[in-house]
Amino acid sequence: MTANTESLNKPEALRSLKWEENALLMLDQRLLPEETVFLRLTTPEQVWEGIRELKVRGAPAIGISAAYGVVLGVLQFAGNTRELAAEAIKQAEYLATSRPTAVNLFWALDRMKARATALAAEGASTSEAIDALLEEAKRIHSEDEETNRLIGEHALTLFEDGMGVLTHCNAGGLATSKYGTALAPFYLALEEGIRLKVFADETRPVLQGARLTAFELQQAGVDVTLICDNMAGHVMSKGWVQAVIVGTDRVAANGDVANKIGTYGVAVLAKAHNIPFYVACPLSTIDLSTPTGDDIPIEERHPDEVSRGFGKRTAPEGVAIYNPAFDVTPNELVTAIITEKGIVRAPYSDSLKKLFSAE
Ligand SMILES: CSC[C@H]1O[C@H](OP(=O)(O)O)[C@H](O)[C@@H]1O
Repeated sequence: MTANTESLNKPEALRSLKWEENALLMLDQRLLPEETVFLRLTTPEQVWEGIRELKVRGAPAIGISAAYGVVLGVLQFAGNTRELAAEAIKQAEYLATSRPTAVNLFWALDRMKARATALAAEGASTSEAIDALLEEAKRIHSEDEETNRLIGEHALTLFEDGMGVLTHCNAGGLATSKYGTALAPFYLALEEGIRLKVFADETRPVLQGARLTAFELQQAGVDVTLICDNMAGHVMSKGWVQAVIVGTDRVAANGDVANKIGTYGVAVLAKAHNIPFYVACPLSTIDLSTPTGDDIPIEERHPDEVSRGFGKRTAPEGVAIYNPAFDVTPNELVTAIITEKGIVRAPYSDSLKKLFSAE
């Protein structure tokens, strides 16, 4: 379905999403860095398409979008609250089909479904329930910002003034509500006068590193150097990189990490150069119900992303193409996982569980 949306050119700061007048304003990240265009979405179908087509992308931003998508699906609902809860659950299950790997999508939708069910059980009126579901989506959105700041603070303890740090894909403000996960320490370092030199992998085939990470860090005044993915080993061999930090779409219970395709190769190179490999994520990206990386569904995307990126054909018609959007880095290559609750290290099957215990 083509979104029936109007483009709103707004000189907004780089926020991926905004709720305004019963609509979701979604920054169309496919157009960055050349155009800043906000799409005004008013239906769950438009949100579904926005997630599927990477108009919005990044695990937390996908979850936040989907939560608002549930709200858009029930805003005009006229039945009773029990029927409303059933409709909210139906919309959530539809939005859950947009992309398979980022667990934040399912985490956020589960939160919305649970809220809708609880509202029906509490005997709320339909209008009270709709307002409460919107409040829940807004809470998911606002909590993410504070979470990312905490991740940034913990991550910054691992970096020293003058360090070179390499990152892959985009785990910045554009992948979340603000700050990002892997990029959060770079923003806080700037605030605290700590000089970090960032190497951003361009991240083929969709170029989130070139189009988004280099763009948002440059806009913020962070010292960022864009490199092709195949240069990561070279800059490490030159001694220019003292740490790697990346985001993630799902961490399995044993600490295996699914992230943008190419991350596994960066982790192997980091190991070969004795460089620490850090993964930054909120607890909502840690999925204790997924035992290992082998159990994480890996999205395969359209071959045109590889052969006709941005409309220019760069491979022969009809050639076989394999286009997995993610890969899995085994936990043995992960030096530490940085969360809003602190930094955890191996053995991850124990340390990750402790993050969710009461204390
Ligand atoms: C903070 S989550 C960012 C995460 O999401 C990206 O994938 P995509 O752009 O396809 O949504 C990539 O894996 C990033 O590390």
